[in-house]
Amino acid sequence: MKIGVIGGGAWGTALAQVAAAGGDRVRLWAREPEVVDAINATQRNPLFLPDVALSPEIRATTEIGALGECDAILVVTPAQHLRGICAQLPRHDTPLILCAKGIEAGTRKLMSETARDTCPHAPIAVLSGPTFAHEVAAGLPTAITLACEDEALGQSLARRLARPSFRPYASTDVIGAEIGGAVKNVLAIACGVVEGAGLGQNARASLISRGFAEMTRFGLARGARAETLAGLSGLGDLVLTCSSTSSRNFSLGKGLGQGRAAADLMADRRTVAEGAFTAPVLIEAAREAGVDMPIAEAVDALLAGRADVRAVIEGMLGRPLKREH
Ligand SMILES: NC(=O)C1=CN([C@@H]2O[C@H](COP(=O)(O)OP(=O)(O)OC[C@H]3O[C@@H](n4cnc5c(N)ncnc54)[C@H](O)[C@@H]3O)[C@@H](O)[C@H]2O)C=CC1
Ligand SMILES: O=C(CO)COP(=O)(O)O
Repeated sequence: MKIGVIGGGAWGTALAQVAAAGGDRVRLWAREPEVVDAINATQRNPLFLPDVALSPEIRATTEIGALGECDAILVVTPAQHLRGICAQLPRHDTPLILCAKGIEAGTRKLMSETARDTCPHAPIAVLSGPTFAHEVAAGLPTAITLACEDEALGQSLARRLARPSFRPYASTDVIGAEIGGAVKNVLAIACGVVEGAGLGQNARASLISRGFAEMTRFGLARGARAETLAGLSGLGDLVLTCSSTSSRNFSLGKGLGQGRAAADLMADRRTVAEGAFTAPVLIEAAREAGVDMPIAEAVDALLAGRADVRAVIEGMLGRPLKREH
């Protein structure tokens, strides 16, 4: 049994480690030759996950064709690169487990919709939940949603990836799992702003709650199930990333809240803060669906430099009073 992983960032590397811990031989495609060389020579990924000793069962490659012999592939490149990567896959019928959290700019498509465009014959699953890569790679416990419309395949993939400290819960709600992961990144930026601007713990909890209301409205409009949004891939991941500077999105927001410009914070960063790319396309998609998402709108305005922190906070607090539900 050989499992493929596409993407040698922190999360792809951590998932390769999970797969290898279950006895799978793992073929990891990474874009950076220095990552491939380091993993093969030293069992380390110094660029994206430096503190973890990796399994020797993980063999890295820059040749995507080398994943042709894998019987399932975890696709872990950032959301905006998914289409390009899927187009290069050596086979178009291998089950794909999509792990990026985002919405494609331009098309407004979820990851499963983008993958189906390029690989219409590949069975698709989505893996998403509260999973900081460094904790998973260190073997600390967590639970995660594995969503697949084909219930039998989903359960078999969940069993294949399950480890004593890594518990996939099967679901058939692919759209719900994707929307939770994509929207929480934008909301994590907002919570970072709250932290950076020193607005306090009450404000953060209020924002998580009202953000979850936005996620739910948008998700239901796009066909997600409410219980998925309230589960690991929605509320679970939202609480995680809205509470810690281990989140790249939260950290980006914290910088914005301290008054730094988005362009400066984004310049030269090697790691990805997906919420920055999702925010503009999310608000386009929300407007298209007739869904009100004021927090996501505020994050987008801050990122685009259309408003400063003070104006955004005043705007949020000055909104007309309304019913909670
Ligand atoms: N790091 C984490 O804790 C978690 C990350 N994720 C998601 O996994 C996805 C990947 O994130 P990470 O592994 O954290 O990335 P990372 O921030 O550690 O590394 C950046 C990744 O982007 C890749 N990349 C940059 N430019 C590219 C291009 N032009 N084409 C293809 N790939 C390119 C790099 O090769 C590298 O793999 C994101 O959607 C993220 O939201 C999901 C769960 C946990
Ligand atoms: O998605 C994540 C944890 O579940 C990682 O969050 P960040 O991308 O904000 O670091």
